[in-house]
Amino acid sequence: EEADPAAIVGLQFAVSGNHKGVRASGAKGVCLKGSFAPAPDAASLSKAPQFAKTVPVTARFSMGGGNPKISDKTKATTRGFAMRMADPAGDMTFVIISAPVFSTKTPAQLEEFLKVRVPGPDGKPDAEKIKAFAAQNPETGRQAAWLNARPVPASFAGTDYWAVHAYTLTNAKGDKTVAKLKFVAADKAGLSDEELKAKPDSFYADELKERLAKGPARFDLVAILAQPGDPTADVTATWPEEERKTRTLGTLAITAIEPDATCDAATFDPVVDLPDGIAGPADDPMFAIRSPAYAVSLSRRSN
Ligand code: HEM
Repeated sequence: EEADPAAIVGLQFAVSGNHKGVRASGAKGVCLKGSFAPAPDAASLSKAPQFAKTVPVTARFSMGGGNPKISDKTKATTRGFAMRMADPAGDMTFVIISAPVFSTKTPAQLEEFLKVRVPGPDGKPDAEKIKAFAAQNPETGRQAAWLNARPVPASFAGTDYWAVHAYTLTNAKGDKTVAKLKFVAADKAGLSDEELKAKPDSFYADELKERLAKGPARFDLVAILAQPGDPTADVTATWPEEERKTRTLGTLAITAIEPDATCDAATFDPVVDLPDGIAGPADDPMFAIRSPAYAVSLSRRSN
C-alpha cells in the first residue's frame, strides 16, 4: 500500500498541534555555518567533490517533532542535524539524527505510527491505541528505547548523529562501497538527572553561542562499512557498529550561528541533493519519500 507524503506531513503537523510557520519536524532549531575538510584518503572511497577539497557548509541543529516550544530536556526525542556541504558540481546534503535508527521501517507504518498519536478532543492521544500499535510493531519502539537508555545530550554539539540509511560510495575507478555514515562529536557530553533538573527548557541555543565564541564544534564523518547480510533497506535495524571496519572521511567544523532565514528559505533535501560519488539506498522506501515530504512541509510553512 502506497503512503502519501502529504498525508504523512499532515499527520506530523497534527500530532504536534498544528503550529504555523514551522517545520513538520525539527520545528525548534538553530541555523549555523561552518566548513567540511575531507580526510586524505576519502577520495579513494568517493569521487564526490566534497571529498577532494574543503567546502563551506550551511547547517541546522534541531529538536525532533513539529512543536517549536518543545523542551530541550526531552529525552525520548532525537536531536537533529541538517547540513548542506556546498559545491558548484552538486551539494552534498545530510539530514541526520542523534540515534542509529529511525522509528519506522516503511512510509505506511509511519502513517499508522502518527495516526495513533494524533490528540483527541481532550488534547491527548489515546494511550490504548498507542500501546496496541507498539505491540503489533515492536521495531517502532527501538528508537525511543535507545534514547531512553542514554543521558540527554548537554549540547547539540555533545552527541553523535547518524544518517541511518545505507549509502553507496563510488570512487573515480567505479569501485563501490556500502556504508552507514556517522558524525562523531569531538566533545561528547550528557547531563545527569541532577544536572538536567537544574536546566531551563531552552538552553541549547545559548550553550551553542557560548561554545562557538570559544572555537568551532567539530564532528568526524565516519563511514561504517557494510558486511554481507547487513540490512540496507531497514532504518529500524542497527548494524553491530563496533564489529565493523570504519574509515574517517573528514571533519566538519561548525563555526558560527546564522540568521534563521538562511536555513528557512529552502529545505535540506537529503535525497535529491547529493553529488556524483554518493547515493542513497534505492530499495529503502523511507529514503525516497523524504524528498516530497520535505517539499510539502516547506510549502505549508512558507504559506
Ligand atoms: C528516515 C530517517 C529520517 C531522518 C534521520 C530525519 C530527520 C529529520 C531532521 C533532522 C529534520 C530537520 C531538518 C531541518 O532542520 O531543516 C527533518 C525534517 C523533516 N522530516 Fe525527517 N527524517 C527522516 C525521515 C523522514 C520521513 C520518512 C518523513 C516523511 C515521510 C520525514 C518528514 C520530515 C519533514 C516533513 C520535515 C520538515 C522539512 C522542512 O520543513 O524543511 N522525515 N527530518
